[in-house]
Amino acid sequence: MSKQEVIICQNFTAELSQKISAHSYDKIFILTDEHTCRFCLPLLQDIPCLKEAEQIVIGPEDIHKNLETLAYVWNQLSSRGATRHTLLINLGGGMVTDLGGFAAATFKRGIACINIPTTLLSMVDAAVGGKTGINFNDLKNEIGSFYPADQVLIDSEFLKTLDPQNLLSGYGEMLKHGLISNQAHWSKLLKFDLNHIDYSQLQNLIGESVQVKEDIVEKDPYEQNIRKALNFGHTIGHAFESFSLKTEHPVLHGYAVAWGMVCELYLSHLRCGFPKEALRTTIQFIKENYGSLYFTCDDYDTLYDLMKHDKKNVASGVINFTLLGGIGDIRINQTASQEEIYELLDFYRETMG
Ligand SMILES: O=C(O)C(=O)C[C@@H](O)[C@H](O)[C@H](O)COP(=O)(O)O
Repeated sequence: MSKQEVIICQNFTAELSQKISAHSYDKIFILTDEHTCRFCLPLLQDIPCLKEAEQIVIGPEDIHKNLETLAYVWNQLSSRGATRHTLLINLGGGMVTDLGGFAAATFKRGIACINIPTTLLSMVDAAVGGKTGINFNDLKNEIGSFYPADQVLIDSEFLKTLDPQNLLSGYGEMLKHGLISNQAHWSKLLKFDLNHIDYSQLQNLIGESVQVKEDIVEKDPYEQNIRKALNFGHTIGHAFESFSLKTEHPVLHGYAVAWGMVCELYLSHLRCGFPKEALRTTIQFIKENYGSLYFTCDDYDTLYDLMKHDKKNVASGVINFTLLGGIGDIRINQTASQEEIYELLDFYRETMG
């Protein structure tokens, strides 16, 4: 997989213009959702090479990250004259960069693409590292490919219009990067004031967070090995997220990951000696900032069935986890029995409820 260029922008307009002109393309399409079309696209209006760009607008949020929306994007590209030399710019959150990235990966077997993430989640995670895809049969990212965008341009200016819930959702993935990296970065994340955002401090933290991800992806782009560290919190987190998508209260991805990390850190404590004090501090931080997901023991079987679809699993029915022996001490390919997993869910309800 070719290395992806990630740019933490100082002068967004100039840097984007320069990156676009380095491509040779016949046409440019900009993919947005209804929100980013309204709030973010205007920030690209003065860029001369985008004056003639075609626009494709899709429905917002994870509920639209499906085959129907993907087919709509393919149709738009096809009927409006996109070729193999067309450049697709994905302007949006993780849903747009995941789905748009997969459209770019598959249209005429692959076209050039630039990601401009507009949410914290997509800046530190979804838009970086080349995982693209859609949800299918109520399962998260069930269909997809590894297809890195040629460039990812990150500008925290976009975050100024982001609602607090989406900001916290992205921060969930930053917490994950803190836990899998080192104590110094982790401590900074715990100290950052989420109620009074200092955007230049946040931009620095974003830069560090992206670097954690890039270093891991560079070592193992296709998730054969250490990249599974980036999936910490997701075995149970994705099950929580998919479970909530079927209720009247779907939760944002980063919230589900934060709650998944509570369970997986407890398993880390039991299995790998993750320190009790760090477990306590993390759970307290997550409980205070993210609240909790409500479920009962009648939901355990559903949650367990969802975990069986996790992409890290190698044998059917055996659930694979990434655990931690301490902050930055990554242990991949750990498994747990159904009984142990139910105990984690008991722990979650007792501690977070
Ligand atoms: O980039 C990765 O690798 C990750 O696992 C990052 C995750 O935070 C991200 O949510 C990813 O989309 C989940 O991937 P999946 O393979 O479990 O669907």
